[in-house]
Amino acid sequence: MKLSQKVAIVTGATQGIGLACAQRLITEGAKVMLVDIKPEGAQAAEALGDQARFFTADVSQKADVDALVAETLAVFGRIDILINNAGVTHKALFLDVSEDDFDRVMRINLKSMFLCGQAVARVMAKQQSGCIINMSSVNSELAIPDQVPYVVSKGAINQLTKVMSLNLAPYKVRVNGIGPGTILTELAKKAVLGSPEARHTILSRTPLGRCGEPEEVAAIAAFLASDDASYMTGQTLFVDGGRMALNYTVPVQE
Ligand SMILES: NC(=O)C1=CN([C@@H]2O[C@H](COP(=O)(O)OP(=O)(O)OC[C@H]3O[C@@H](n4cnc5c(N)ncnc54)[C@H](O)[C@@H]3O)[C@@H](O)[C@H]2O)C=CC1
Ligand SMILES: O=Cc1ccc(S(=O)(=O)O)cc1
Repeated sequence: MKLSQKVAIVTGATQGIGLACAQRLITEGAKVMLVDIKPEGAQAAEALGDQARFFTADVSQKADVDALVAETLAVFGRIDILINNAGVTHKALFLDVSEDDFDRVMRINLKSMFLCGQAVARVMAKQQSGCIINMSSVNSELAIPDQVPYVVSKGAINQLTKVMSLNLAPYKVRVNGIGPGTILTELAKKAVLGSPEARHTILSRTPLGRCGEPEEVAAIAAFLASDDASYMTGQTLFVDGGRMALNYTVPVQE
């Protein structure tokens, strides 16, 4: 086990990629505080056993984030790993995006990572050790016309990862990102997999010919959180079936 005695916070952990990350970190020996705005994540945490706890929070709100950090320290005594995973998608063409929707997506997807990153980094700086992972997307680089604030938030996350890594390196805190392709979760079903045509379009842009599984993203998170990545910081790793390497379509095996 590569993460024994480590303590992790995973945001957006009630389902999808966040829950898979929490499960994998526990498999690797970590203790995990699962965090989500949806309280039903408490059942998911209970199913994970004594190594897991659940905290209900809106990680886009500073007061909730400060309470989360205080609770994690009270329960586990330290924080070694933060996975900034919580995020929402949004569908509207540029001229149809409301100011409220733009602000909401940026607050949840981007500001939450600033708030959680800053609060947790203050703890890690005192420990002189730690690792932060920001969940980005292929859409941090690839733009989609009807996912405007989502794409903007993900592009900004890549820059946040770099600037956090520069600031936190003196404290021996590493900061990296993960850019998933289309992963089979509720968000992707809402965002892109709503019809056979949409699925065909995605697969025509995916050389490995399939969508990814949340566990395949969690495996990269476990690597980045481990000492196997001890010399990596400021990077965003794309876990995307080849999407980012592609500049044409591929035949789709239906
Ligand atoms: N599924 C996919 O194809 C891809 C997902 N991603 C990113 O991966 C991350 C996770 O995505 P999925 O697991 O697919 O999504 P999901 O929708 O299945 O799960 C997201 C979780 O975040 C929680 N959440 C939302 N707002 C929150 C807030 N303010 N405070 C606390 N929790 C909050 C939700 O309640 C939910 O449990 C997101 O950042 C997403 O942008 C990136 C690329 C592709
Ligand atoms: O993160 C959500 C998400 C994932 C993939 C895609 S697409 O496959 O590039 O359409 C869109 C949104």
